[in-house]
Amino acid sequence: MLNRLNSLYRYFGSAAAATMSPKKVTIIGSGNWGSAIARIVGNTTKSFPDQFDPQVRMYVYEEIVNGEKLSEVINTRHENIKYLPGKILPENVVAVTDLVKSCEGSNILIFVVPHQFVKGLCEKLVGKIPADTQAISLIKGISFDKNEQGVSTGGIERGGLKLISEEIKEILKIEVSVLMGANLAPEVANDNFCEATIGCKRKAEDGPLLKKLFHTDNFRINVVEDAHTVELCGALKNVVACAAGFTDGLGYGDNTKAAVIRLGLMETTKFVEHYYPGSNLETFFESCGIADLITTCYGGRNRKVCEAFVKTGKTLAEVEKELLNGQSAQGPLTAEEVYLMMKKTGLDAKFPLFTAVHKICAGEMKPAELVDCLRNHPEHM
Ligand SMILES: NC(=O)c1ccc[n+]([C@@H]2O[C@H](COP(=O)([O-])OP(=O)(O)OC[C@H]3O[C@@H](n4cnc5c(N)ncnc54)[C@H](O)[C@@H]3O)[C@@H](O)[C@H]2O)c1
Ligand SMILES: O=P(O)(O)OC[C@H](O)CO
Repeated sequence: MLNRLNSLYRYFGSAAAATMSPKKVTIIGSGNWGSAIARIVGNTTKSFPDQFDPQVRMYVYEEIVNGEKLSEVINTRHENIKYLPGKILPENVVAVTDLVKSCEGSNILIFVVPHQFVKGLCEKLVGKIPADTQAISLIKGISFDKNEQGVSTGGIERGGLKLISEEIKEILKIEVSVLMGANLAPEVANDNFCEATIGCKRKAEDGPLLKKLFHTDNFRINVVEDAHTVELCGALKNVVACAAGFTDGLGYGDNTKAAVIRLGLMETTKFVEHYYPGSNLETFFESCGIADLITTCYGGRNRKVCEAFVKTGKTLAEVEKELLNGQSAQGPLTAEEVYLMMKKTGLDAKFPLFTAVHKICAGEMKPAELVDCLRNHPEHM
């Protein structure tokens, strides 16, 4: 009897300790945003040692920069000289080039890579992470599989569309929240004040800890339950930013850009309502919604690349290479994915701004025709 009590005590004692023990955090990605967020998470984990293990591992896709391994520079000089030069990373952020090792025993995975790399990275992690690990995706994009119908459990035909959070969940069988907002990485790395939105389906259960991981004096977090809307706002604003870049390239001013932002917002709300019905209107007024549209359409990389595309007549790949030094503008790829998906479900005509962005990027429409598309938008009929 005594033995049985002892073993019960040991079992429940260790289970409680496991629940209470500080969470290990891994950042998967070390680009412009990955490095800016590492500055925040490196500090918050140190501030709450009872909640978080202070060592934060950061998966680095290895590359040679000026003759040195990027991971070694990060671990010795604490600076990502390629993707966030001039900003010091906290010393408890450790670069690891082996993806599986970077996630070993981790309780919280922060996904922050350009969306085209997510699937490949997740597939390498299958069976390699604890079952109770949770993830949070900071990735603004969608997943699109040409061969899939993408029919949701609610029976809505999504023509191959999946959210990045859904893709991670499907492959790794873990809970995935999202963080989106008006967050240009260089400004966040500069500690300029801004806001962000966490979308968390299990808000009561996971929200408080996730908020603790990201919330600082200059990076203010709101947590909402409407995670699908948060994520789609983040993905679709990159498409709208391309349209803003095209009108900048054409020499139009701020009134035209305001129209692009407004019509882009109308298409975004309609898109969310069609493919993920039941969103809260208030979510569009969080940082992930209108605020991110504004910041991206004025200061983002997608805008910049699309403006240069119009002004120089070079290809998008050329201007991206020339202007972004290895960083990635996600808008053109997202516009293509959204277009193919809308086409499959017969809805492309209902989203003329999204459709025009793809057609301009693909060389099927002249940038100047975008203004006709704005002029004849169904919102004016
Ligand atoms: N940069 C921003 O201001 C910002 C802000 C908010 C959200 N986001 C979103 O965060 C996500 C990541 O953006 P970012 O700015 O950190 O990245 P980035 O644009 O700086 O892209 C470069 C990253 O891609 C990695 N990479 C290149 N080839 C790879 C490969 N084959 N496999 C794996 N990784 C590879 C590089 O190592 C580097 O970490 C995107 O979805 C972006 O939309 C970016
Ligand atoms: O530079 P962009 O266009 O990728 O936008 C960056 C952020 O998403 C802005 O919130």
